[in-house]
Amino acid sequence: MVSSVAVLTAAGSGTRLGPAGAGLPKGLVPLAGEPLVLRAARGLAAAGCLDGVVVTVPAGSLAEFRALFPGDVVPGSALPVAVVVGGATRQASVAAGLRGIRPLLASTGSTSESGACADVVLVHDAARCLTPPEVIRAVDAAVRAGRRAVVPAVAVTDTIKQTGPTEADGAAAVTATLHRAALRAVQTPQGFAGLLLEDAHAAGAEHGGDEATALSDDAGLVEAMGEQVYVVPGHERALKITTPVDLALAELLLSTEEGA
Ligand SMILES: Nc1ccn([C@@H]2O[C@H](COP(=O)(O)OP(=O)(O)OP(=O)(O)O)[C@@H](O)[C@H]2O)c(=O)n1
Ligand SMILES: C[C@](O)(CO)[C@H](O)COP(=O)(O)O
Repeated sequence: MVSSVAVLTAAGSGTRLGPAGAGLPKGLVPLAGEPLVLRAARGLAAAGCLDGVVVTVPAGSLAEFRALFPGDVVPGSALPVAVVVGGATRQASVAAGLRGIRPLLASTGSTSESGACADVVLVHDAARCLTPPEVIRAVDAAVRAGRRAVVPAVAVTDTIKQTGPTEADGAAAVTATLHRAALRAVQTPQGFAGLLLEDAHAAGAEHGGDEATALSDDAGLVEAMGEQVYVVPGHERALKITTPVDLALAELLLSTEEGA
């Protein structure tokens, strides 16, 4: 049987949350009382298409993150979880998560038909903890159906301009206005054939994978190999909680829904 495993990235520090992050690693920051990483893991479990989740966390907070997953499952489900230490960049954290998949599947008796760590790997941000389960299922299904690299995305509503360097007075020259109809804002989970993602990360590591060279998403690594990436519809609820405004918006979304 085809196996699907998620790498849930939660090893970031949440610098851009500032004081709203209460000095916690972002994955542990509560949203309506529940840490972002736990909310994101519950969303993955609710999708019902996964065989396991590998969560990447900061080295200094391993015990706090592990305590959120008693019995090594997503609470309220039987979905197996492994918590591993991530890296200095998101790319390095995903690579660490990939290394955690084989031991997790071995411990549950699941296998991969393709010889990869898992046949399908979904890479998901804990920071996108409100992603609807149907988006997760749609990405997984598209990879199972034969698209080897699939990202959810939404149309952009701002006009996007390319600029040159910021000058001494704080202004930057516009160098181009991009054609908006063709632009998409990319979300997670991003889904891949496991063999392809393992190859893409191996190639990415050869180019450094450090602060200077790491790419901000996994599809970028796959594109760099010349592979075609496909887009499926994302969702506005899959917003990335990055700044205090994002956190406030997510709180508002949840309280509005609870009141409805
Ligand atoms: N070294 C890193 C950096 C980021 N991430 C994860 O990648 C996702 C997207 O990153 P981002 O939203 O930028 O989170 P942070 O790095 O925590 O944010 P900041 O840049 O504000 O510190 C998050 O779920 C984050 O935990 C990770 O696993 N390892
Ligand atoms: C993967 C991602 O969420 C897709 O939009 C995004 O690239 C992460 O970027 P960040 O700078 O690490 O938050």
